[in-house]
Amino acid sequence: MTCTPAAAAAGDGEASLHSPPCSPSYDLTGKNKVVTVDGARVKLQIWDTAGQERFRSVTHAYYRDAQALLLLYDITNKSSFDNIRAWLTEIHEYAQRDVVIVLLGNKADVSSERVIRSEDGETLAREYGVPFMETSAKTGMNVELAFLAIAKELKHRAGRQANEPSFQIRDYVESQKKRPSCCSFV
Ligand SMILES: Nc1nc2c(ncn2[C@@H]2O[C@H](COP(=O)(O)OP(=O)(O)OP(=O)(O)O)[C@@H](O)[C@H]2O)c(=O)[nH]1
Repeated sequence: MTCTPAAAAAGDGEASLHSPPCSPSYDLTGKNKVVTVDGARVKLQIWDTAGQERFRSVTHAYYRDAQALLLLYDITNKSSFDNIRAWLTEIHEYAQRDVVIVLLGNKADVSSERVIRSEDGETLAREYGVPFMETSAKTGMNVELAFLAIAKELKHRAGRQANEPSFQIRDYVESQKKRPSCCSFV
């Protein structure tokens, strides 16, 4: 579950996306997932790169047609965070111009091993203009939100009228996301 680009492709008018989140308790990969957005059902088709990213063997074709990409790093693993810039550069070059990108700092539940501060994730996300949240595949923190935010963005794009204001995914995520508690004293 490290720095994983997840891809997406559209099909039959349904929003679909590939994603990485995979987890001990909230394993969402390789499955279809239906999210209800404003009463409408949005079907997300999810793919995981399944570790290929570690060998830099994720081909461009994998995410070239994606509608959304979830980029994960592990907050306990600095190299996974450092790899994100390279992925963002690559995505910028090879993915769809309007691909929805969400940055996730996973394993937020293991604060004792944290090496990447939340602020570092926030700063990187701001630099690239993408929404950011920390997640835990173990506790489920913000996992549903990541999918819901993407589903909302894709649905708004699909059904948007000319004068309608666009959905602001970053504002939405900022208003909804849970933050890990900063300190735990035993
Ligand atoms: N505590 C904690 N452990 C996690 C979390 N997410 C994944 N893990 C653990 O981290 C290890 C690696 O998780 P995987 O989901 O296999 O990681 P991965 O990098 O996606 O592995 P590949 O599918 O091979 O790419 C496993 O032992 C998981 O149980 C999390 O949010 N919190």
